[in-house]
Order: sequence, then structure tokens, then C-alpha cells
Amino acid sequence: IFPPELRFAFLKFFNRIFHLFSIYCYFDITEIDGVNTNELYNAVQLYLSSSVSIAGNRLSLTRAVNSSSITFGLSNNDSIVDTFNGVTVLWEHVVTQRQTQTFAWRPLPEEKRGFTLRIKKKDKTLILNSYLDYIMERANEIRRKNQDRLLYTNSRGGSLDSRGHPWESVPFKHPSTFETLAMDPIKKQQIMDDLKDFAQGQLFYQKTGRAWKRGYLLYGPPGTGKSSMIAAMANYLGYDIYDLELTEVHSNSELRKLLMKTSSKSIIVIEDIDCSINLTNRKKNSSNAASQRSFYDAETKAGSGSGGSGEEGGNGNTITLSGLLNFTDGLWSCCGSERIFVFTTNHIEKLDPALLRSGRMDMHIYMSFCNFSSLKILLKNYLGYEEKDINDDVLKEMERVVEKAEMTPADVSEALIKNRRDKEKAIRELLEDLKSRGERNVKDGKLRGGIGNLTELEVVEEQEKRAIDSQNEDEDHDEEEIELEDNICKTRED
Ligand SMILES: Nc1ncnc2c1ncn2[C@@H]1O[C@H](COP(=O)(O)OP(=O)(O)OP(=O)(O)O)[C@@H](O)[C@H]1O
Ligand SMILES: [Mg+2]
Repeated sequence: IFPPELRFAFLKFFNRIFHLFSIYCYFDITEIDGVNTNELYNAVQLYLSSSVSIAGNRLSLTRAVNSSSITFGLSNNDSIVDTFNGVTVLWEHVVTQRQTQTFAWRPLPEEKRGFTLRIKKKDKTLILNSYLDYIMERANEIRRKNQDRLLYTNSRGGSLDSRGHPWESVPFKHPSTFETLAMDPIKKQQIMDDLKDFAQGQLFYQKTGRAWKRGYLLYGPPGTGKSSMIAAMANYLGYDIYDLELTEVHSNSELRKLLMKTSSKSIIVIEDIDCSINLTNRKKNSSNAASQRSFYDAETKAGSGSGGSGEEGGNGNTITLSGLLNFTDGLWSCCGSERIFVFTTNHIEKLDPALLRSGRMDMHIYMSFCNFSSLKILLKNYLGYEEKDINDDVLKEMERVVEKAEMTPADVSEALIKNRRDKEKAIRELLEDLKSRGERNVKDGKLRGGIGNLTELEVVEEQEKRAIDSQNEDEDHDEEEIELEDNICKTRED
């Protein structure tokens, strides 16, 4: 009888009245907000899927690409009750057909999906203040647990993808864990404890006013497990890895942009830092005077976030050491939190002492040649042999020669893989190999770099001390050097 407009207006009015007296208020969280995907929708979906109280009679199951587990979700128009801090809320999943295809930059899905959150009006502040944040956090946690790690690289050389990201990612499925990592068990435990303390240390970092980040420097000969260690760290903490290719970065400001686009809970890796860029001992490459000068310029302005055009002249690759230090230490390193920096190198003595001085890299980890304890781990990994499975005499002999042989874990694992069908033969050949290498090393007198009978640890400490000492000398001569370089520059200009 009524014209449709009037009926509609009446209904609307009635609805208003109804809502005015209702004790509930409602929030709609739609899947697509305008043209952007609504992050909160996905978070709610994940959060509810983990909820134990799901008892609906129909659930939708999904398994995302590369995810290692299945998530449950609410089906159309199903609802679920959740409690948070003693407050009960109701979630409803609403699916409606989209009536007309409105104009959009990309085609929108046929269905309009969304969650409706119903809460009591009196709980509004609590819910808006903390419940939604809590959901986001939980969802991220679930995602990290379900999904295998991601490995990001900047190998595109500074160009951005369609969404403006400089990083490219692939699923990261490296099987290395701390369990399979062959190294001194005590040292291994220390590193694991350090990582756990870091990951759980939010309050500590807040209280002490420190940025929530940590740096590790891994050094040692090739094939001693530096890359494996990084993978183990990522698997242990469930962090993503950003593998930063320094040679692809053209300026300090580009470096900073890359950093800004990393997410928290991640490990930022620079492998072979001594090779990737001319950051090595300043004295040794004084031929490169132009870039050297820019380093000093920047260093004197340290912390001012210099960047800028002054540094971006000269040769093609103009990342400077100060740019890199700003990257790890400066104000920019704290955009986001919970980040781990890992640098690796084969030659710690080649690194600029500025990188080594205390407070810069929190932990220096020496990855050493195989010793007896790491050998035992490898035997267990590759042959399944515990200590008791191996002849006592053989074990003793191995213990005697393993240090002298200076075999890397990579060498040992290669030898074990070769004979993994015949375990007895594997042991026999490994022992022979160890012996002959040991004898050769003793004969050539090249053990421990010729330093004689220092223990391994002492050698390492020696190396580090020398590196830091040379820094102090450097500082004494800094003034002179700058002047000297001024002259070089001038003569070049002439
Ligand atoms: N400590 C270790 N524990 C277990 N396996 C190891 C260890 N070190 C090396 N390996 C084995 O050797 C291979 C090479 O090791 P990895 O790539 O980690 O060495 P690296 O120290 O990173 O060498 P580089 O300095 O050349 O990069 C690994 O795939 C792993 O199988
Ligand atoms: Mg490596």
C-alpha cells in the first residue's frame, strides 16, 4: 500500500529508534575497504579460526599458499561468541552478493564479505582500546607459526615492485636448526639463551631505554656454518630473513629506504661484509680518496642522519661505512622493533674496527673448525651414531687428531655423505682423512696460522684485540690522514 520510498524511510526510522534503546552497538569490518584489502578482516578471520570455542556446525577450511597448516573459518552468516577480559562479544560473518559492479581499479569479488562485531555499549572503550589490537597481535603470531619463514632479497637493484616494495620474497625452508648445527654445545646454548632473552625482552628494552635490536657478528673460515647458523636462528625464533645484498644498494638513502620497509621480528643479514663493499680497513684503500673523504665528512656529522648529496658522488657504489653504521645504530634502525642484525665475514681482521668496537655488534661469534664435540654432532646427524655406537679406540683416536686436522664441518659432512650407505666405511675414511690432514698441517707448520701453541680461543681473542688496537691507532692519526687526503684531493682537482 505504501510507496517503497516511504516504507524504506519508515524502516530506517524504526531502526534508529531500535538502536537508540538497544544495549548493543555494532561494528562492521568488511573484507575490502574501498579498493584496499582490510588487514583487520584477515586478522579477525585468523584469530577466530584459532579460537577453541568454535562449535558451529559448518566451518570453512583454508590453506594458504606455502602455509603448513589449515585454518578454520566461519561460514556464511555464522556467528561465534568470544570473551575478552571477562567481556563477551559476538562475531557474525556476513556474506552478501554484490549488487552492481561499481567502477574500481581492479575487479572486486562477487561477494561482499565482512564481520560484524556486536558488543554492549558499556564495553565500547575496552573493546576499541585493546581488543582489536590484541586480535592483530594474535593473528600475526598465528601467521608466523603457520607459515614457513620468508626470505627477502633486494636483488632487484633498487627498483620497486608494483606495490612499492623494494624487497622480493620467497618461502624460506632451510632445515638447519640449532640441533643440527655442529658447534661447541656450551657456546650454542649461550647463543640460544641470548636469542630467547632478546625475543622475550620487550619490557627490559623499554625499561632500559634501549632500542629493541641486537647485532651478531659471525666470523670464521668458509664452510664452518655461518649461513647455517643464520637459518637456525630464524627457525628458532620464527623470524623472517632479509638478505641484504650491499652491492645492489647504490646510496645511503637507498639503504635507509630498504630498512624502513623491513618488518619487525626479522633478521637482517649482510653476508661477507668484508667483500661486499669497500668498508675494510681505511688505511689500506687510501687510493680511493674521494669516497674516503665522504666517510670522514659523514662521520663528523655522525648521527645527524646526514645521507644527502654529499655522499652520493664519485664511483658507482657510494655506500659509506657511516651509512652502514647509521643503518644499524642510528635513529633509523629503530623504526619498527625486534630486529636482529647479523653480519658474516671470513676475515675479521679485514673489518674496519669501527664495526667491531663494543656496543656495535653485541655478540661476536667465532665459527670454528670441527672440534671433538661438533664432530660428534655431525656423526649423529649423518650416520645416526651416538657415542656408544662407535668403537672406543676409534673415538679416542678421533679426539686426538680432530683439532690438528682443521677440517671444517662442511668438509666432514661431505665425507660422511659420500659413504652414508656404509657407515663403518664412513667412519674409517673420516678417521684416515683426519689423520692425514693433521699430519700435513703439523709438517707444514701452518697450524693456527703459525701462532704456535695458543688455543683456538686465545687465537681468536688475539685477532679481535689486534683489530681493535689498530682502531685506536687509527684514531690517533685521523687528523693527519684527513689532511693528507685533502692534499690528495687537491692534487687530483689540479
Ligand atoms: N657447524 C655446522 N653444523 C652443521 N653443518 C654444517 C656446519 N658448518 C657447515 N655445515 C655444512 O656445510 C655446508 C656449508 O655451510 P655454510 O654455508 O653454513 O658455511 P658458511 O660458514 O656460511 O660458509 P661461507 O663462509 O663460505 O659462506 C652447510 O650446508 C652444512 O651442511
Ligand atoms: Mg655462508
